[in-house]
Amino acid sequence: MLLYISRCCFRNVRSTTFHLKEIQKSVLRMSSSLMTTSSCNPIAAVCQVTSTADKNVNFSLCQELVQQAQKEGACMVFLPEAFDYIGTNREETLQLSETLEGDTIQRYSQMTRDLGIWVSLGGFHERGHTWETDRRIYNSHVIINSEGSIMAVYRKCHLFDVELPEKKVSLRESAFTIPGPKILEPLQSPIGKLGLAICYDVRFPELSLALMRQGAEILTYPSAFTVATGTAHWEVLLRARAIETQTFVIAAAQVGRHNSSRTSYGHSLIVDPWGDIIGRCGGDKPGYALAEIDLNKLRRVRTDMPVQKHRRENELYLNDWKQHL
Ligand SMILES: O=C(O)CNC(=O)[C@H](CS)NC(=O)CCC(=O)C(=O)O
Repeated sequence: MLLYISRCCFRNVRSTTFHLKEIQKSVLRMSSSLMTTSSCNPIAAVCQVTSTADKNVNFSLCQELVQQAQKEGACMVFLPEAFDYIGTNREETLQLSETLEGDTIQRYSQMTRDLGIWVSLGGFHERGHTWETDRRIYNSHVIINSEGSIMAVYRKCHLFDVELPEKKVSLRESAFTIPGPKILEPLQSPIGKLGLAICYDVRFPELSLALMRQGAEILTYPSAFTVATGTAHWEVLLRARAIETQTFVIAAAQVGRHNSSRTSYGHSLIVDPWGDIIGRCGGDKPGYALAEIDLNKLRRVRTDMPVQKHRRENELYLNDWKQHL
């Protein structure tokens, strides 16, 4: 398989010396179970891939990227929504789905154990408990730690049912997906406290605010944005979520042509709490970008401009806005 690995942008990566990297690698070799939050430089890798309906090919591409990123010092790697596959039609999408106990998650579990890193699997087509009766799936963001254990499963709450005739966009996610019932409390990872969301969720700032209030230091939006909506909104939405919540934002994206009727925008991003882009991929091919998640930066931004303390929503408008709709 022809692999294009582009190490897109490389700004703000901590300048780890060769010596430090070697020490880190030998620690990994000794035992992945020794990996603790403190033994790992907080380097995140945001990936982008072009999933098709071939699950094995998709897995190989993701594996290649994760391995490369880990070699370059990443301790957590982020894969996009539909990292497992993108079906050509509804029936195929449903047919290819698996449970969390299936082959796909098993293979990723093994991978994280072998490499001693954490992964974010941005959108797994998950057969729910009611599959036998309703043949519906969840769009699930699964976090696996360096010991191969599932640490969290967030099921996408906002489904993308959108018709934009002028832009030739027509997708009805609810035709095969059950909306998730709840948001998850942010979880500790080697790079900071992660708030989990998926793709279209980025358009709902109340979700990002809720996650930030529960302690999120990093918001994650693994995505498969359409080219039309991505061109218009992608970067603006992600930077706005980072700026208003003063958190890091990591958004792994699908990129390029998946099949004759579907193409994705790409441009995977890592944004810091000031809104600066510190890691970026292009819009044409698979690859990854690395960035340091420096939580001191987050503290500085929040101290210097205490936006969260300045909120007056209870007093001004919280119980009032619906009557104006
Ligand atoms: O279909 C699958 O297999 C995986 N799921 C997706 O790709 C989802 C639902 S169709 N895509 C989006 O939410 C795009 C959102 C978007 O483009 C926007 O908000 O502008």
